[in-house]
Amino acid sequence: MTELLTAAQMRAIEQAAIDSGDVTGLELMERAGRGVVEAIFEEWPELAKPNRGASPSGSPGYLGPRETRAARRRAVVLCGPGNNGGDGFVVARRLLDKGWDVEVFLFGDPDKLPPDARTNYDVWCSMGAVKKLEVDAVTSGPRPTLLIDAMFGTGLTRAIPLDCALAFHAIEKRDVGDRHPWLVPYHRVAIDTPSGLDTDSGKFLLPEFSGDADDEEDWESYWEWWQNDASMRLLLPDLTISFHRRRLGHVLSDVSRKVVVCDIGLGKEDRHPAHLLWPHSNDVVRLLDFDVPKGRSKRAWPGNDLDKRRGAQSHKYTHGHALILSGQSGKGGAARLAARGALRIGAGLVTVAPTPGALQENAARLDAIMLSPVGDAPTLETVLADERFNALCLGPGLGQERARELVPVALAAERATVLDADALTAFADNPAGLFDMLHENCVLTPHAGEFARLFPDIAEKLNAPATQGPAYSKVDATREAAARAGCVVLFKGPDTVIAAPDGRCSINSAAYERSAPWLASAGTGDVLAGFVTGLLARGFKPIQAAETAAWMHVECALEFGPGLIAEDLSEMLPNVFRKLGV
Ligand SMILES: NC(=O)C1=CN([C@@H]2O[C@H](COP(=O)(O)OP(=O)(O)OC[C@H]3O[C@@H](n4cnc5c(N)ncnc54)[C@H](OP(=O)(O)O)[C@@H]3O)[C@@H](O)[C@H]2O)[C@@H](O)CC1
Ligand SMILES: [K+]
Repeated sequence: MTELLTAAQMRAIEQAAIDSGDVTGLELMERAGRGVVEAIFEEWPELAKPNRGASPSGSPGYLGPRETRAARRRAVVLCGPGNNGGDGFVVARRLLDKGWDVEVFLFGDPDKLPPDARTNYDVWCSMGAVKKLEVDAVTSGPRPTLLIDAMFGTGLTRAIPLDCALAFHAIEKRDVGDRHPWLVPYHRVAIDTPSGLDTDSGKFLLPEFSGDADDEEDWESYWEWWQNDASMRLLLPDLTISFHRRRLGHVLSDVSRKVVVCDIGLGKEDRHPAHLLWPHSNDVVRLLDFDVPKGRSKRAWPGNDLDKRRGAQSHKYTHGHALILSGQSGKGGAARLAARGALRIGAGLVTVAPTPGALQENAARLDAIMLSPVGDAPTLETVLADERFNALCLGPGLGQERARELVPVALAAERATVLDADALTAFADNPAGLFDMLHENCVLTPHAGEFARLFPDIAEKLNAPATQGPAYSKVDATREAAARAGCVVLFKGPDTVIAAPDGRCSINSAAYERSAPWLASAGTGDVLAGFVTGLLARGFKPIQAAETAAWMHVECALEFGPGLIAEDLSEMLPNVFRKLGV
């Protein structure tokens, strides 16, 4: 698992390291600045080459004036009033040492800089100038190769001042001489976090609304201004370089093309009780791989209940039997997608339960998946008397009326149960009624619309414009929803958040190197519900099933690539399993 930190956690870790006497704040700042420069050169190795013409003798004679100008490496560093600005001064110094031309702007009063930032400001002042950050001042000059955003980091508490935001774009428009702008290398780098971003929620902080709160038109024009205009003024970096661990905001948004984390020697084990986890392949392999590593007791291993199933003794019933409730004729595609996902991810048997009238349609489409018609609630009760059905899925293509009839029976049977789509929407009028029936082996898999129907007050808080940090985040929202529902909630999106009622929470981010925008297409959510159900059938705990399924879902999408349709997802599972070596 990869730990994700809030700004407060990061500050606490830093403070603990300083208090222990192992390191000073100034040393951490130096490591941070060095890490930023190293990360830049790793990302763009061509920038690490010496600056041509930087020698005291000037440009080599064989270069004409135009080539000389093109070859020079220039950086503009925008420093803010806190330690993020301090990192900026270190970066400026280190780039100058490497022969770069560096311009430094400061937003704020140097006399109010915190001590470490002030020290680095003073060091820089002995090497170069610091100009006051004003839009007019940053506008003139050649466009730099690097724009460094060292304005605000984890200390941002409110929307950045307009001048700071405008400065980014003023620099972007700087003179590129007689060359086409596209041909002039220009890289935007944010230190720790893009300025303006609340690192706990991944939201950009907005200026306070100063209009009439009761005037809807006033409010909407403010909102529109923000979305269409103000946000465009913020720096959307090519690279964000953070320290020690990723922050929540880095994975709850994808405002930066890439985020890298550099080690500043704060240790590996944080053991902070509120740390959030981001599953990656090692965790998934650990859960899916039934082989117990040497030296570990089989009993203590989380996959223990599963590992025996892989041996020669295993048979289909030891892999569980999933029941996917389906709807009327002509509406069965979603449940079939879920069923195929459940079977491919490893459930031993999968049965689809459509209405009697939809039996023919399903029989014509299904082979390895069995069929058992369920016309009404009593029939479902009879079917569930067979205790081998250990995981249920209700929602995809079920129909809301049928959902209202069958969900209570399914939940009363106390099997591991996934509720998705219609099974969630059916209770939009009475979410509390649904919550009363849910039990701890349930997983709800809403997308944003379904989430808002079940948890309208939570969704309202989440969607409200954020003006102060730390802002209410999707993590907060999912945790609150899980606590209210009393079961695991998997809140879908490119930043899928999964939370359990006890507060455990992870983010499965399909951003950056795991970006799969083609996953946002019809039916992919049904497949995800099937993956969760299949893993529940295999004996995974609800939180593990949800986390693993969400991760595998994105891996399948990446494995296929653009052009993917929902049907393709399950077909990618064998490849993904093979690559994981399970
Ligand atoms: N943690 C670590 O281990 C390490 C951390 N390091 C670095 O330190 C950074 C955190 O530093 P930081 O705490 O000084 O916060 P930072 O973001 O620089 O700004 C705070 C200042 O901004 C001000 N301010 C805030 N919002 C504002 C607004 N809208 N408009 C105007 N002003 C506003 C705020 O003023 P106030 O809110 O008090 O009025 C305060 O003066 C971190 O991101 C990383 O880069 C590294 O050196 C290595 C080790
Ligand atoms: K920054």
